Amino acid sequence: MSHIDHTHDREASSWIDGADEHPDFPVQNLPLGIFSLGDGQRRVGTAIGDSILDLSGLSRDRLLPDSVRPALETGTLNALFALSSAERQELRHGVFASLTDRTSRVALLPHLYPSQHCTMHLPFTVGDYTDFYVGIHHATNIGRQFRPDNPLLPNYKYVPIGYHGRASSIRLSGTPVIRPKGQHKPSYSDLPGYGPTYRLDYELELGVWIAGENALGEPVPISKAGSRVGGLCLLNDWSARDLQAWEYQPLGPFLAKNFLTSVSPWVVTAEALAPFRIAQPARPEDDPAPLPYLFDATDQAEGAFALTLETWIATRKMREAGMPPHRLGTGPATSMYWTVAQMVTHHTANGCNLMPGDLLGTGTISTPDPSGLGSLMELSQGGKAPVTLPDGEERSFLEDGDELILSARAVRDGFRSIGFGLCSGVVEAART
Ligand SMILES: O=C(O)/C=C/C(=O)CC(=O)CC(=O)O
Ligand SMILES: [Ca+2]
Ligand SMILES: [Mg+2]
Repeated sequence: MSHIDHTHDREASSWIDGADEHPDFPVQNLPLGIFSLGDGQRRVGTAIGDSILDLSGLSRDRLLPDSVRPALETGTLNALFALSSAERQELRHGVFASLTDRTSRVALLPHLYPSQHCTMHLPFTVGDYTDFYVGIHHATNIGRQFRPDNPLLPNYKYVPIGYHGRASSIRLSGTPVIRPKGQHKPSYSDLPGYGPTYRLDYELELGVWIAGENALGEPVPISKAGSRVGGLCLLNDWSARDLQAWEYQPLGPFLAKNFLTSVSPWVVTAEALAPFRIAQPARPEDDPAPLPYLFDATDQAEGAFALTLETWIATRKMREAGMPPHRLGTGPATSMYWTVAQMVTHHTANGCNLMPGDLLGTGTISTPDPSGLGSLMELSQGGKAPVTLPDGEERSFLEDGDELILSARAVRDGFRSIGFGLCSGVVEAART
């Protein structure tokens, strides 16, 4: 499944100033995204250091493989991720060659733009979005708050639990988070009311961008599911906990979560992540083995990712006082009870067709201890233990003016680490 090649060589060096030292975007990464300049025309780009290389423009100049040219002309990544992984690998190799070979410099310079002059856009036209629940510590922590006697339901260790989310409200990092209104029923009241949520929360998740297509009626076997993972991003599944607690039974999340889902702009490709595949942590001895359709030895051997995730907050007061964001948590992404391949296979097990540019959320990823909890509801224990910030403010849930930032890095001995960029949003007051 994963192919490590010369594009992952940690000594590889780009002629772009500062790229070799860049924390997120050295030449070993080459994430894909959609950007525009003053003319508004959407182009496929890759981040390299503090610059963006216009792959659509390079392709028009016949400087990239012919096989990807039509896909680079469409203004989204859907067509590129409808191609095979081998074709995207060919594109990666072409871009890597140009950025490491100084003799390409003159030909490339007209297609290179400072990132701060570019506007990023949603990378795909997202047809469908599904949110899973594979972070087992989050599922246990939050389940305990919603169902004290029954935190982890008996299906959890057999079924990668998920629900269909909403594609129309997926937005790029930086989109303001308008405090949603809805129905909530406080514990002191017998009747629900309608108004702005008073328990606005974030959820730290990885987004999985789907590549390729399976025909309706044709499940994706677990041995082939890895090839349907085009790349990863950061995903914040903003959640209104009071709305959620009132509405979620019996059909699961609805308006508590579909008012906005934020994603980071860059798709860190499956090809770039190849060196960072690690074994899926072994299940505790008493847990059931996955049913055979969800089990594949290769997937178990390399189905997890060596990623470090971080969550940061900057309140309006902190920003006004010139204070840097405060880190709420950090931890590895290894608390996922199911692999992304198992998520894909389960999603298609009934013949459901996944399409290029469909988005899967992993579910909130929390560490077993308090160092890397993926939501404020866990950090503040549902409001019982507010978090104290460096300027003395306290938070049980998000307040208007709060900025919440997610970040991720892939780190492994012997390899150049690569980053995901950021996924952020500032909370705005509810609309009157
Ligand atoms: O009812 C519950 O146990 C909780 C469900 C969720 O919060 C759904 C969700 O978004 C799952 C996740 O992000 O892990
Ligand atoms: Ca979620
Ligand atoms: Mg959402």
